[in-house]
Amino acid sequence: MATLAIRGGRILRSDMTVTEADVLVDRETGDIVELGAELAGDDELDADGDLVMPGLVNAHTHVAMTLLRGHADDKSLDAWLREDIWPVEAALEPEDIEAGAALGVLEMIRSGTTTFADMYFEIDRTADVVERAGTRAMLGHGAISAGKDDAAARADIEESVAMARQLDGAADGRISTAVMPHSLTTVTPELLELAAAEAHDAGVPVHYHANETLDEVEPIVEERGQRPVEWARDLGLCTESDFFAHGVHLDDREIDLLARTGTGVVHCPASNMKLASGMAPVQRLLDSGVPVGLGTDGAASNNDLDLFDELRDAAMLGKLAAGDASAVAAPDAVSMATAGGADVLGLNAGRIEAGARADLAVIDLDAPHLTPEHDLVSHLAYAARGSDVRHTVCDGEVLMRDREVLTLDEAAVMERAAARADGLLERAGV
Ligand SMILES: CSC[C@H]1O[C@@H](n2cnc3c(O)ncnc32)[C@H](O)[C@@H]1O
Ligand SMILES: [Zn+2]
Repeated sequence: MATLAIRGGRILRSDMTVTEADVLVDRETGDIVELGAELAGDDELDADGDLVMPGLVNAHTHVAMTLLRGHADDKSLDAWLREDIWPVEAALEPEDIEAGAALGVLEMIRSGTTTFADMYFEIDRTADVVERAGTRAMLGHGAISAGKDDAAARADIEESVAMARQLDGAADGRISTAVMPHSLTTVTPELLELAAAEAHDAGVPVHYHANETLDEVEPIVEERGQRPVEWARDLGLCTESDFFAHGVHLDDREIDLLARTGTGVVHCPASNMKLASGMAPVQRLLDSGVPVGLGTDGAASNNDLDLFDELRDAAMLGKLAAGDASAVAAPDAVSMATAGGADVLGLNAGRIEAGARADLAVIDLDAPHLTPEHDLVSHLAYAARGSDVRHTVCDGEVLMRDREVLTLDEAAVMERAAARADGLLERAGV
């Protein structure tokens, strides 16, 4: 067994207590082997004075949208997508996806995110990046019916299914997949039903956008006489493995349905604030036992992929939404960003315990904004930033050591992404 020992730090346990312990990792299986004192490994990471936490899980993003960061701001969802985003995405080339994904993955490794769930185009290119960079990802081809004839819309869903079957288990098992119809309003009911049936037949989840804006909820209620989540359930989209992004506008019956079916919700607070979509009822979801993870959404509606921002936003916005300062307390926010996201994606990760995936972020606490150390969970929720991450480990491998990313050439990734972003906007004529 080839081992890695993370030595000299304190660890964040899944019950949100912090204790002194080393972490021993099996680099071959990618699992945590043991927690304890004075553990030695073939390779070692110094965590003296640091906090070792589970790697963060970004449970909903469109990673290659880093190329559109700052391209279109200050609009609501529908206008933003139709006027600014979709016209540019129509000019995307596979090389753009690869360059944008590399930039996004670089940003996530630097800020301690070890797993992301991604809905986008040309996902074989994103898979190549994940393979090289060493992270974990759940990937899916995003299929949209809007603007397509019946045959093209069906072919799009079939591509989502085919890619999910093809890539599941890639990168030594670090890549899992889902079938990803874009949303309840942009994909036809027949194709949503087909997506669910085919996904479950392939043994993978369905992931989609739902209940993000009132403009999306109201037409469903008017046309179907049902709430969107009830309708999604009838289409087969609410099994225990399935999950959707946003869930901003949910009523009590929908929350109850999510809890009963085990359908996951990915809360994207920064995107919801920026697009003025609304405030998700996060505390009510947690109280009801709905599995909840956190996501950045794409970098064009955020505008970064630093999940520490989401952690803080989730806690702050959760209090505002509930009208209660005790809502979405620090431990709940940290859990959503780690074990919560891993549970939504069906991964044995997000927890520092023997047998779990060795996906870890080591936080350098030697900083003015993290002093004094009354409560490290409070620091993670309210004070820490992605730039406080010192080492990032995924599947037992060190991806970043002392803030140097080992698996990607940072300067080359940034240079290529900037060039592809310029070329993309030029081709799109904006
Ligand atoms: C079909 S691939 C994914 C598709 O989703 C678009 N997108 C980005 N952010 C959001 C959001 O908040 N709600 C809905 N759709 C979004 C992205 O631009 C791609 O076209
Ligand atoms: Zn999204």
